[in-house]
Amino acid sequence: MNWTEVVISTKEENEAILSNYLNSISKGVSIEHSLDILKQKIDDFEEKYRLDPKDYPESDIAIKVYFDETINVDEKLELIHAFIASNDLADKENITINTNVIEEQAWENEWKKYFHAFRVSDTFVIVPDWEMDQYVPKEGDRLIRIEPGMAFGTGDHPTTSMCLELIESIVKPEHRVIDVGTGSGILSIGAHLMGASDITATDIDELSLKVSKENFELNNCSDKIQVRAANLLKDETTNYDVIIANILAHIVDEMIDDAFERLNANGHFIASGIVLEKSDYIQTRMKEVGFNIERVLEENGWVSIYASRGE
Ligand SMILES: C[S@@+](CC[C@H](N)C(=O)[O-])C[C@H]1O[C@@H](n2cnc3c(N)ncnc32)[C@H](O)[C@@H]1O
Repeated sequence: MNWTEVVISTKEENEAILSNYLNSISKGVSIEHSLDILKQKIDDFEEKYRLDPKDYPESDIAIKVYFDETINVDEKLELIHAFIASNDLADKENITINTNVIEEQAWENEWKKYFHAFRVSDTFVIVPDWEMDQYVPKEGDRLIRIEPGMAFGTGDHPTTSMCLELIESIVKPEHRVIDVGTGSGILSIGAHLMGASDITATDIDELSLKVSKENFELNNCSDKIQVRAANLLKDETTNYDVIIANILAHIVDEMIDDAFERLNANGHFIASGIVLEKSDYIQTRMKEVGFNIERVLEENGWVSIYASRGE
């Protein structure tokens, strides 16, 4: 099957608002960063990779959204143009939109060009499986091996990296953890590397369940992580010390009451995938059900909230 790739090139400041919208009208969005931005993110970038600048966006970011042959792409393009016209975006006049047709097989290898080992927090480093041999860890590094396929969760999205930063400071070996909307399984692997041995990873998407299981194998933690299909926390009957959910704000909103109910005393709730505009609303909802807001992280218009349950 062929896919149409729509590429929107723009400033990094527009990432959250545009990718949030594009997610709502498609099945998948990926974000590629310019070489300048990648250089800030990747340790010893120049020495490690001989990269071809032609492979990278000249603008800050290129947001790519994919439509299969059953979709009327012209209609989608009209929607995208209308959304851009009616929203307050940075450097709007220089936003460009291009389309390419991509064969499915070529696509699977194409995106690997853009995905390299990179540090997301003091100790977590994401290493794509095909670069494992080349990567030389620093003392104390916790390596997450990942082969995300088409599931969300390479770690380079701010909503994922902020969760990993919070996991690094919160999760302890004695914690019972649930990762709601596991995608590639990346956050569960982070919890495992912090020593947690009782972890549940759930998703409503079959592909994510399959990909996450493969990544748990790669990271030798399949025996520590139970994987199952579930819709948020709706059918949970047991309690956890840490609940992690990197989903969109309106979906996080749906699970706030259940999260409070399903946490042990002094439990921790990490909620991410929240656009800046919805952050105050979500924090208010959390406080209403009894949570204390401990930390709020923000990057490129995305917010992650760490709330605790108290006694
Ligand atoms: C933004 S991705 C996060 C993936 C990964 N946890 C990360 O942080 O990179 C959100 C995931 O939540 C899943 N999801 C969406 N709605 C859900 C629901 N109601 N219950 C469980 N999972 C859901 C999606 O299938 C997707 O894999």
